[in-house]
Amino acid sequence: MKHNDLWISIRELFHPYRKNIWIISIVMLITSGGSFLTPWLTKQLIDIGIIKMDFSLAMQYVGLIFLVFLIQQIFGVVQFHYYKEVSVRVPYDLNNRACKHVLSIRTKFFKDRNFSVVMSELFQDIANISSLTDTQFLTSFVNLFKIFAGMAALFYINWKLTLVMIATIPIKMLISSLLYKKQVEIYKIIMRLQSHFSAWLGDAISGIVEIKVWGIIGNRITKLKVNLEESKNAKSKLMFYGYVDNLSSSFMTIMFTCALYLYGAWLIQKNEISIGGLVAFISYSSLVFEPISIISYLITQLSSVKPAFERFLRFIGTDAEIDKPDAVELSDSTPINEIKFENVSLAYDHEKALDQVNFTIQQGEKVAIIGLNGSGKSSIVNLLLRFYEPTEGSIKINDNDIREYTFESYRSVWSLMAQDNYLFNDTVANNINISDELTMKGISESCKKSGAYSFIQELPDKMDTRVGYNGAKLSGGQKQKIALARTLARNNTKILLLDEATSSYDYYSEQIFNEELLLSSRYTMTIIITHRSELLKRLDKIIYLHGGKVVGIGNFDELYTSQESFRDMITATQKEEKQNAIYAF
Ligand SMILES: Nc1ncnc2c1ncn2[C@@H]1O[C@H](COP(=O)(O)OP(=O)(O)OP(=O)(O)O)[C@@H](O)[C@H]1O
Repeated sequence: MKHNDLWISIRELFHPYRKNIWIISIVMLITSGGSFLTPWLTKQLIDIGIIKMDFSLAMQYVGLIFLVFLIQQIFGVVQFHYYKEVSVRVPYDLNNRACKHVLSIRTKFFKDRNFSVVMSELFQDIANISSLTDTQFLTSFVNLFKIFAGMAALFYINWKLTLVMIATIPIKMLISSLLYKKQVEIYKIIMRLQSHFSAWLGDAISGIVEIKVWGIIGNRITKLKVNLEESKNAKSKLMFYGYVDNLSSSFMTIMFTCALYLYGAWLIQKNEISIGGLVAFISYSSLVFEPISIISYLITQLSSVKPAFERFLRFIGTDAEIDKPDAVELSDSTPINEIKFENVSLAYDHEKALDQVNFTIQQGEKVAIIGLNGSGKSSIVNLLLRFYEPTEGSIKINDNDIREYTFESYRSVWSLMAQDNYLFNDTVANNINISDELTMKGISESCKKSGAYSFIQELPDKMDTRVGYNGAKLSGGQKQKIALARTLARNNTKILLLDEATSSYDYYSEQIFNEELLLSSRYTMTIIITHRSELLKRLDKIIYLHGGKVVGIGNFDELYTSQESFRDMITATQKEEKQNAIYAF
């Protein structure tokens, strides 16, 4: 990110709060006027009130100093009120923006990333960017004003002393800008290491069973130690540069103050400045030095904000699911006559998973997609639900490319049961009724259809039993039955798509569900990914895949007679089915 782009992004971030920032700045300008008044009042107090021993004037100046302080505090309350809103709203806006993007981002983004890394990076970046809500940053131009106004006052008091002070400023600025470059580099390293740490933690939690069973705790800890060691070194380097920055500031200040006292004493002897004048000069000089230190601190702060902003904008800029400008709604009343794959290919990371796939599914058909592991079945599901887009070719509904429809209306016609289903850490009923549209009767009916009803009745709180994180408190088969009940409960859909929906079912539960499925005419089309020969025999059509290509389309008998590999696969599956039936008995 170039420096200019960073400023543009910062300006956009604070644009909604420009009114607040103006008010805060004006209030700060007024209060800093008070800061300029106080040293002058102090000078008068010393030169007239104390040295000339005029007690009544001294009282007046003390009263004025207190009044200025009081006015400053009242303005401080106004400033706090407007500052508070910016400070609270900016992280809120960033969180809101990030979370909306998480939900609209293309599904493939999360296939390559560990979710704990995404989460930790977002938290870090939002916290770093939000540190800009620091008033000092928002009102940095007030500090510039303070520097110039302070300089004018100093010149007025004594131009010779002012020149001594000005000489130190470029040295301080040069040191800060050199340190800034180093600090940006180290922040980038720290952010990368933090992401590795989050990935480690995410894998350790998700893979805890594997780590324990394989006895690789030591191995994992060794990998963590390398990361922590690098992180420790980077942080100590950062601390070192911070220390150098502070040290250089302190040196500059003390050297300047000593020079000021020595030169000031000489000027007092020569009657070129009064004692009060020297005290006022030292007070004004701190009014100039303070904003210079603040600006150099802001430069350091930008060194952590810049890489965080870069990464946040990269995340916000990742491919989201955005409807085409002329996308139309796939209305509820539109009948789905056919789905057509026309020369469809799909490549993940340049490797083709589907290659020139062609098939049509007609209204009323119940169709199976089959093939060995890795043949491309789930890739077809990914394309049908628009989680991915074809690299070549097109998928059509009633002769219209599915990309012509809005994502939401297009997906609303599908009831999908994917291979991996997520159960929310909520009750059984809420996991089925995720769109809040169902009655308890509707929930129970879909549970009966999926075969979940009987085991739910035995749960401690029946439908109100909490299932744990991703259904951790349920068995694999029970989880699948609840997920299938959820799929079957979705209202107003037209196409049922089951990807190995009953793979964890026991033999008899599966038989009962399949029988219901074959008799049901609830959906316009049913697409099933399954290897169960009993089911395949009774479906209208089978699309047989091998190595990402369609190698046969037909009913069971047609494929069985024409395709040797299909026969082999069915024979192997039938043996397994017989075994399962014996065990179930
Ligand atoms: N997100 C991905 N990124 C990269 N390659 C992928 C991705 N998903 C699948 N693949 C690859 O695409 C090919 C087809 O995978 P797909 O999941 O569609 O097969 P499948 O027929 O559903 O397999 P299975 O029966 O094992 O579920 C495989 O070679 C797989 O390695």
